[in-house]
Amino acid sequence: MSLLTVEGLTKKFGGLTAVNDVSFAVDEGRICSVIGPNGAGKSTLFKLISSFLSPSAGRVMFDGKKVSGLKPHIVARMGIVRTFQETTVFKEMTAFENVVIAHQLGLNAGPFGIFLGTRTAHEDGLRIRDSAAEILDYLGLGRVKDELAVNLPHGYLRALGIAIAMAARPRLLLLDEPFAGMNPEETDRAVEMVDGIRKRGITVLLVEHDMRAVMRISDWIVVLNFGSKIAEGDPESIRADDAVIAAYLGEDDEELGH
Ligand SMILES: Nc1ncnc2c1ncn2[C@@H]1O[C@H](COP(=O)(O)OP(=O)(O)OP(=O)(O)O)[C@@H](O)[C@H]1O
Repeated sequence: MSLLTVEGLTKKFGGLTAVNDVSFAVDEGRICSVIGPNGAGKSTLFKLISSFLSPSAGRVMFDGKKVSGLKPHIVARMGIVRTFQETTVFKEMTAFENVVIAHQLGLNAGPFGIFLGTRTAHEDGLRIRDSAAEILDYLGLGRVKDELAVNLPHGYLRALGIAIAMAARPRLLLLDEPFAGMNPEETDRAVEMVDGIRKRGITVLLVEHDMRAVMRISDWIVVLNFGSKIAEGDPESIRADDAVIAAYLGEDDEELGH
């Protein structure tokens, strides 16, 4: 069954149509990538799905419920979680402390409970520490969990951003260019990490420029150009799609992983 359905989604900024009548669906437990040349509307589509923007027309449905028009924090509680930019990582705290703090979003006892040291807060505290350690482990950050974030190399800092998002218990994780600026070794590790997230039953939607990584990791690819969907399909069919090849003409030959 589709977890996410995008129906006739349109976003206009003044005279410019950034996203134009886009429809697609993402099945539960799959990895779907949105690709397209610069300015194609990928970031705008992401903001519409996470409800940081409201559509001019169309709607986003998540698990059968309408998401468009709801506040972003409500949508996050429903299970659509975006990765946090590196700037929202607390650099002077350890990786572990960062994920523990992120967990407090989902606390039963709430901030006052923690303050008063109630039993629920104590139990939550233990549960959170276990869960934070587990997330760091399966994202390959177990080794560096006690390092200060400020000392982590770029690839690990990115992974920490994903660990922080995982602490919010997403059902759908939105990854904005997870492989950007990574060297091949970091990309390999990140691809494995995203695959590990999917293996835990979490659906992943990502926007990415690194075509080699996209082709390796995606079950399904949606291609945008000038705001419109020009193709969707599995990696093999997208690689061979004439409209997609034409859209990328003039861009770097490497782009489609040929
Ligand atoms: N807040 C805004 N106000 C006006 N125009 C905007 C706004 N946000 C995006 N746009 C325009 O909408 C179009 C789509 O932009 P968007 O950032 O969604 O594309 P993109 O595919 O993510 O691009 P890139 O790959 O370069 O990040 C662009 O022409 C952009 O200039």
